[in-house]
Amino acid sequence: MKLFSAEQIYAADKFTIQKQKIGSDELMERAAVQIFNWLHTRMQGAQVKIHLFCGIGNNGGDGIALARHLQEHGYNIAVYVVNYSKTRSKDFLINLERLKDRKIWPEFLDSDCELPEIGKDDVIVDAIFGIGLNRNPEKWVVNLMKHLDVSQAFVLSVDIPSGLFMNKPPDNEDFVVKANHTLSFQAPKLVFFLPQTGRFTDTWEVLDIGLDTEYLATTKSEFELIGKNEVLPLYLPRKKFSHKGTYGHSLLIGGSLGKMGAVHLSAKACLYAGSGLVTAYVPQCGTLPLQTNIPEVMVATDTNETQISKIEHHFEPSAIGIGIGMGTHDKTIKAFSGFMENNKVPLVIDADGLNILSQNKELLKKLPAQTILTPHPKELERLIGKWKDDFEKLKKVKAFSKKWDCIIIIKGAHTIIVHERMGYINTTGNPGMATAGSGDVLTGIITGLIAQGYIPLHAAMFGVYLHGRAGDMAIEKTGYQSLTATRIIEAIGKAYIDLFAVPEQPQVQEEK
Ligand SMILES: NC(=O)C1=CN([C@@H]2O[C@H](COP(=O)(O)OP(=O)(O)OC[C@H]3O[C@@H](n4cnc5c(N)ncnc54)[C@H](OP(=O)(O)O)[C@@H]3O)[C@@H](O)[C@H]2O)[C@@H](O)CC1
Ligand SMILES: Nc1ncnc2c1ncn2[C@@H]1O[C@H](COP(=O)(O)OP(=O)(O)O)[C@@H](O)[C@H]1O
Ligand SMILES: [K+]
Repeated sequence: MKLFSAEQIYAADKFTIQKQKIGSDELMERAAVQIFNWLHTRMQGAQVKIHLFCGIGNNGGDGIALARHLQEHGYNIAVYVVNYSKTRSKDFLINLERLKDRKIWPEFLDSDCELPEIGKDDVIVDAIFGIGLNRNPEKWVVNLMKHLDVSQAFVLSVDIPSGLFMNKPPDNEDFVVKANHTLSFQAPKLVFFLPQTGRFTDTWEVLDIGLDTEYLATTKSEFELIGKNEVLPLYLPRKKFSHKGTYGHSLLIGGSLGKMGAVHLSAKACLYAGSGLVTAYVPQCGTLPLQTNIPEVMVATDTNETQISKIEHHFEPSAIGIGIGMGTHDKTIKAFSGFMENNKVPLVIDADGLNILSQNKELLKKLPAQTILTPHPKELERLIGKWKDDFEKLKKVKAFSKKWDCIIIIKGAHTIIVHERMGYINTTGNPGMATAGSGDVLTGIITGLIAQGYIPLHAAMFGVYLHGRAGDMAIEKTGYQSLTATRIIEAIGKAYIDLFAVPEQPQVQEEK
């Protein structure tokens, strides 16, 4: 699913209005009816007080139109116009007239008004600002936002929590309404997925307001969401007359005394993701535990007892994952540099591999084309330097990806896979995965996918989705707190099966 910029959404509006030969107020009406249906399905006429706070632009117009539908269905409403400007949008005014025709007179709020009383069991509809916000809200509007927050009432935001810009973080978190839920038109907004801005709405949903499908399909966006629909076409099926050689030989290089578990987890995840053969290359102290714990994995050893000191392998791997638990000992840095000089095999670099790369930037020139880097935020900072905010971070990562012809997986609550000008945002995973070793599992999965023949970008997208989905399936048994990296690995199989699960159909009662 594509994520559009504000400009693209305005253009889609314009295009739709022309093509469908409708007025812009018709689009606003569709938006309002959709929100009304959403609320009506849940509230079923309940006489809970609904406070609608409406700005004077089109977001406010949506709120005013919604108020009319709620009133027509007998809901208990109070309508306020947040009068932050004298320039009101045309469709706001049309809907204000329609409301007045029904004898509903909103209360106008401005800088010296008294703020309305709101009960904690009431509902707030936040239609103050939409995607047209272009400067910080004034102080009295910020006070109103605070007032909404302290009321503890349920806040439903229209399109986007008011006060959120589409392309930068707010200057102050008080400048944004804190939404419990957001109903966003046609497509989710990028800001829902970034750490700095995503926390302003607990949950979100998209409402289809019938913008032109051709326009949406042909317009290129810079970000896309990755869900089941996006990864299913990437899936490579297992063939009947195949053998383990068909599915590649993965090599995982890493480990050091005290951090052998990382390789263990990666190698196991790599097998569970479907790699035909897996070899782990570790210092000598890793041999016994690895051989004992995962008999399916072959082990090749360094000459050094506790650290990797020279990387040598005597077979042609299909894919290599390097860096997990490897440490940054001088000998290891030397071994890593030597390896990078000669390696041509598709590569996934994680953890200490990234740290060494950050300290030895000349090695970036040696990256095989389309190498996958999997940094968590700290590792990313070491690699690309500090950033001012999440938006600048994305810009810098895109430039880095283009410059070094690599794919960067920015790990987090919504992991983002960056490939040149595109960012693919993952929708699976949960906070239970903030646990030791879960990144090592991801490295193993992606290496195993490349070994099986997935091109690196597809391996990154499919792997990140599968990893998160496995985490989601595992917590059904473990809960968030008890989820461990091992349990994520054990759920990889279920996550594969789930790709093909048919959604449950609602039961229809047959007539007798
Ligand atoms: N296809 C869709 O998705 C559809 C979307 N629709 C809805 O339209 C919404 C976008 O509406 P919008 O363009 O009128 O902008 P909105 O956010 O209401 O702001 C209003 C105006 O306020 C101003 N302003 C800005 N910042 C300010 C500030 N800090 N303090 C004071 N004033 C400030 C600024 O005007 P300015 O003063 O700069 O001239 C701005 O234009 C969208 O979110 C959705 O709800 C549907 O109706 C139909 C289909
Ligand atoms: N709150 C969260 N929601 C979803 N996924 C998360 C969350 N926190 C962490 N993860 C995922 O868990 C993994 C953690 O990786 P990393 O920090 O490298 O762990 P480690 O170094 O212990 O292996 C990443 O894939 C990340 O996307
Ligand atoms: K809003």
